[in-house]
Amino acid sequence: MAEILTGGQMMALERAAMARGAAESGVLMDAAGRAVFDTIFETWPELHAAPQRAVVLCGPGNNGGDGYVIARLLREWGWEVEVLAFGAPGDGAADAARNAARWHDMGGASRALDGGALEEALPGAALCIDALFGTGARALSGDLAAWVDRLNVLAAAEGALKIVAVDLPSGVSADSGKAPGGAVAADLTVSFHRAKLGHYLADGPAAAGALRDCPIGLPDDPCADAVMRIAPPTAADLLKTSGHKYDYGHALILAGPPGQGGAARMAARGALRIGAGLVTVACPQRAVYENAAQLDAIMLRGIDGPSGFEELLEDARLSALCLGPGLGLGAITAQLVRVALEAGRPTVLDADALTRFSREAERLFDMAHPDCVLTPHEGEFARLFPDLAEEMRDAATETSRADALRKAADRAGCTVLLKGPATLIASPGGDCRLHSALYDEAAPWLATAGAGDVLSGFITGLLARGFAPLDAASNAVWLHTACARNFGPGLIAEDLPEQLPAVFRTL
Ligand SMILES: NC(=O)C1=CN([C@@H]2O[C@H](COP(=O)(O)OP(=O)(O)OC[C@H]3O[C@@H](n4cnc5c(N)ncnc54)[C@H](OP(=O)(O)O)[C@@H]3O)[C@@H](O)[C@H]2O)[C@@H](O)CC1
Ligand SMILES: [K+]
Repeated sequence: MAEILTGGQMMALERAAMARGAAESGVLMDAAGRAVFDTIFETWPELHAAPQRAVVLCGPGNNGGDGYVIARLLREWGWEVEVLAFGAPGDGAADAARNAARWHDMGGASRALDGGALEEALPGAALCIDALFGTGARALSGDLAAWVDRLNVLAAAEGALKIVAVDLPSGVSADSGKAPGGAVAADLTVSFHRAKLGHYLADGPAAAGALRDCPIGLPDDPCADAVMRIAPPTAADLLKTSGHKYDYGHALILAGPPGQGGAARMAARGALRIGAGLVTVACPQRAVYENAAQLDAIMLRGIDGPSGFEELLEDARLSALCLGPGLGLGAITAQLVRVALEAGRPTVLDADALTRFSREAERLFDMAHPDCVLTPHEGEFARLFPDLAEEMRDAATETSRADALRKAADRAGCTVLLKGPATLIASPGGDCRLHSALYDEAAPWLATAGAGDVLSGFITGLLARGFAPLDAASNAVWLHTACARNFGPGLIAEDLPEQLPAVFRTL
């Protein structure tokens, strides 16, 4: 699993590597500039063959330093290049100052950035390099915000102009992805060494355009408290090797009243396809006929309310439970959740099982145990953790989705998965993982009714098989997107479990 870093973590890695002589800052800056130069031509080979005109916006820090390197490389490649500088490199940016001096010494054109300079320089340019701010960015304000706004308008009017952001689109926070003062709207962002959280959160993805991560020669030092990007599961992790169904656990999915069983049945189908040995749907007696007409490989039990559920749980082979999809918002849902959590078994709580506790979240957290996984979407998250949702949305705070989720997992005392184009999963104690369905991995057709129910089923199936909560949730979310991408546009939730065999064959 690769790390996704905050600006501070990236800086700490660079400093540590430089301190022990494993990296040298000037060499890193040259490599960063070279990485952007190469990535531009890989992305648009037609620009490689025919040098044109480029405008390079350089800020006062090391991001601006990268900009001066890129300006030099483009000019050496035959491009006509003009630098628009927002201030001169400051005291803490010696390498940037060296590269700025080198640019001036070679006779490179440069003037101060302002609205007029943009109006004059941009029309007819093929490239605009945004090297204003990277990991050291603060929110844009005042004139600068207005100029960036103007840049985006001019670029939209210049159909052929490509904007390339160096490390981050300027204005986007590396840590939270928030851009309360606006941000450069790039076509391509080239980040260095590791992607930053800001590339995946809040305003970051829309501003970044496409994203490429490039090595710049830093050693692969681990970063202990980083958010980890979820890696594809391996066949060894997931594929069955023993021939007995009881070796793969028994998942129990609770269903709600008649007419509302579809969500639970889809979750059950997901649990079965992902490899639980047995799956049972338990529903109120009056919903048995409806469910019986729809289920074959999945077993069915009618239960009489919470006491019937308690009796059913006397079967210790039921190795994971799922409550929420289509369960209903009545008082009985709260009682069923209590019974499930008292049983102490790995349990997924989703949808109605979460919404039911909107006004008494603390009661839910008191009952939850470390083998639970809560799978809220943004609205459900906001109902359970209103203060954290507010903090994470508030553009005036630097609290990121990852920060908020880590706090939520600590508060709930269990794993919490927050769904979205970048799904985050956190467990108590700080472990946090991210799965991106953005950029090249986008699957917008996954935004379809019932997709979340199938995800709950996937997690429950893996919990039933004995995966730890964080791993069950991570593998499930990866497979869920892989299924959606494998199917493509036109996907409906029922299609998701049916894609698993094809996805398993690719592992
Ligand atoms: N370290 C290395 O070896 C390597 C680093 N590399 C590159 O360096 C980048 C990080 O460099 P960095 O730390 O110098 O921060 P950077 O993003 O340039 O910005 C800081 C400057 O901008 C200013 N400023 C910020 N926001 C502002 C605003 N809204 N409005 C006005 N001013 C604002 C800020 O001002 P201040 O906040 O101090 O007042 C300060 O002057 C990184 O993203 C990568 O591209 C690579 O070359 C690889 C090697
Ligand atoms: K930038």
